[in-house]
Amino acid sequence: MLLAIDCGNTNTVFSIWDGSEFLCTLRTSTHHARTADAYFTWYSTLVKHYGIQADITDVIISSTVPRVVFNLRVFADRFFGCRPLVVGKPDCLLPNPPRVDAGTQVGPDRLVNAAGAYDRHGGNLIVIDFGTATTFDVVSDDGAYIGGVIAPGVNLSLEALHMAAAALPHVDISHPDKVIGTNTVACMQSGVFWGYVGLVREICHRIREERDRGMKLVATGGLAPLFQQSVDLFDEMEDDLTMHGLTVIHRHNKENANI
Ligand SMILES: Nc1ncnc2c1ncn2[C@@H]1O[C@H](COP(=O)(O)OP(=O)(O)O)[C@@H](O)[C@H]1O
Ligand SMILES: CC(C)(COP(=O)(O)O)[C@@H](O)C(=O)NCCC(=O)O
Ligand SMILES: [K+]
Repeated sequence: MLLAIDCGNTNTVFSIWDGSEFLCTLRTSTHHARTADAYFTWYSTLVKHYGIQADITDVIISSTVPRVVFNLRVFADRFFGCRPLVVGKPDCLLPNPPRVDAGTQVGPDRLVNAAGAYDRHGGNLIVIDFGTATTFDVVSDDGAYIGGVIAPGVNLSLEALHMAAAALPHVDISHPDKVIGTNTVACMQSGVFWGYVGLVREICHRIREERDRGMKLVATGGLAPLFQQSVDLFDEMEDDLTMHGLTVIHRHNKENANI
């Protein structure tokens, strides 16, 4: 069985893949100082709680936080006796290598999203991931990541207002019914929510114009459901897209590399 690990800047997600379905998905905060033993204590407690017979033979990791990879490597080695595949490292093959400026270190999560989305939908896609940052990944006809857009994340934008302005409170994002807020919290939620709707529409419009073609829009990430519930923005929304991409890349390496 495969243990797929996706470390974002906010959350770290573990999913167990038995070859045909995900048996469980476990989430913790991303913390670079968490040790291999601490990962295992957390992991084994939850796996037992859910009554899952997990026989892990392989581990694949995507991490936007380079510092957490060391302890995850130790975790894979110590508890499953395996050397993990780490997306972005030279020995991890990609089904379609990215076409970007020389020397660019594309976020591994974006490469994984591109691989997962291409496997499910074919080429010509825009993938939006509403994580700590909001990323737009452009996937070409042949499935390669060919660039995109990085915008401040939804929660990051709200947090920035709170941090920079003495009179603005900490606010959670929600879908405001109206644009005109009649109190401070409603004004902030409106600015970020409707500002984001505009940001998504404008950026996708410009990407399609620049590529001179129609493109399917696939959304994922912690905050995608907030938008999907209330506005017609995406063609598809898939909360397991990054995990699916990890299984695709793992399978590709099994078939094409010596692992
Ligand atoms: N169900 C949810 N409701 C509200 N906020 C959420 C939810 N899930 C995730 N978030 C928030 O969305 C942001 C992005 O989360 P996530 O997609 O896990 O980010 P990353 O992949 O960058 O770690 C974070 O600020 C997180 O706290
Ligand atoms: C843009 C990101 C910070 C998004 O990370 P996330 O929101 O998933 O934590 C990450 O993909 C990253 O660090 N990228 C490196 C630069 C690039 O992709 O071009
Ligand atoms: K992400």
